Amino acid sequence: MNLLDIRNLTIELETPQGLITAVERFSLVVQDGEVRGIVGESGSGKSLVGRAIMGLLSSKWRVRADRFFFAGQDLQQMGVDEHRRFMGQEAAMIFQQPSSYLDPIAKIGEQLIEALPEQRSFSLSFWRRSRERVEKVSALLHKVGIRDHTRIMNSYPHELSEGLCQKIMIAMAIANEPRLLIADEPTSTMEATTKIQIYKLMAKMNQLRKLSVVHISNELETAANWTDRVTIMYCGQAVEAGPTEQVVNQPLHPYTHALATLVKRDPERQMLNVMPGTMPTLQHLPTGCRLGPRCPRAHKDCIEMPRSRYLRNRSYRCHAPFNLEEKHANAAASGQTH
Ligand SMILES: Nc1ncnc2c1ncn2[C@@H]1O[C@H](COP(=O)(O)OP(=O)(O)OP(=O)(O)O)[C@@H](O)[C@H]1O
Repeated sequence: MNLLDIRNLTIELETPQGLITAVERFSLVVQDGEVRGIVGESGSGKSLVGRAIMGLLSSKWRVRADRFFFAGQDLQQMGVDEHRRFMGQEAAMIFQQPSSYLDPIAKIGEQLIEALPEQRSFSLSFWRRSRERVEKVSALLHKVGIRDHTRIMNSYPHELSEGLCQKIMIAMAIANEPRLLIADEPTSTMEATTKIQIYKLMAKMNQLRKLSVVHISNELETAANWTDRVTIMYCGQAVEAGPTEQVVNQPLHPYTHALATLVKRDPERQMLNVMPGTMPTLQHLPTGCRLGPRCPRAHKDCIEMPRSRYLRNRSYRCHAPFNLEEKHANAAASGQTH
């Protein structure tokens, strides 16, 4: 079943100079129980997509789509508050620098109790309800691999490492038993071993609880290890999507190809210098393909914006893809969304 079904999502920002399109005709389908990656360099629009799904964008943003469904519900038919409330029950989002999302002057235990769903057992005494809540919080901490419950519950966020704070954010996120977790670069400030712990934890949640996960990352390496399918974003557009293993090993789009080459050459390296040049700003987009000025395969056709093309279980947006025989390139046609 399609848990998330987004077709041609466009996100625009109102500015004194007019509307700026930050995300353009972005499509994404996430199946129930799937782990999906969205990978792209800083500023490519990944977080905007995550926030638009959750209904967290402020009124200066305009969001429209041909289809914007979650669990069969049309998010575009909901008002802003309803969208936010609905997604708050069905999904959760975690961010980088978790400590900045925790209240610095409240103990972790209090914050976790706050995150528990509304208690309805009013027949129980106050003390019994309190005890039950502490037990639920202990169980949540246990689920995210934290054993020293009493110490952690009595700590303030600044007394804990970023890795522990992120585990606590995940505990808060799953308190409501969401169907989807959007993890927006959840480990970008962490050291390698902590990163692996957090990704293993999300993988466990996916396997044990069928929690669907959207991993937002600027490293293809992360997606390669932890996702089933991946969408690559460049400058507000999805440029390639498909099963992660195929995208990493047989990239079609030149941008993905550069990312994949970098990962194979030096897995530890970030994607800052993935190819010569920089991503254009939204105010100064090139004519035609947005990668054009940086692309080693650019040719005369690229002054026209390539449309999304679909081939079996993959999609790409390029006039000169890698790893594709001419007959397949000609056969690629529109009609599906990945
Ligand atoms: N509040 C804002 N006001 C103006 N422009 C914004 C705002 N938030 C995002 N943008 C612009 O929208 C584009 C996409 O931003 P977004 O944060 O989604 O990128 P990202 O891929 O998530 O980057 P990062 O990995 O750095 O978080 C960028 O060009 C960014 O400058």
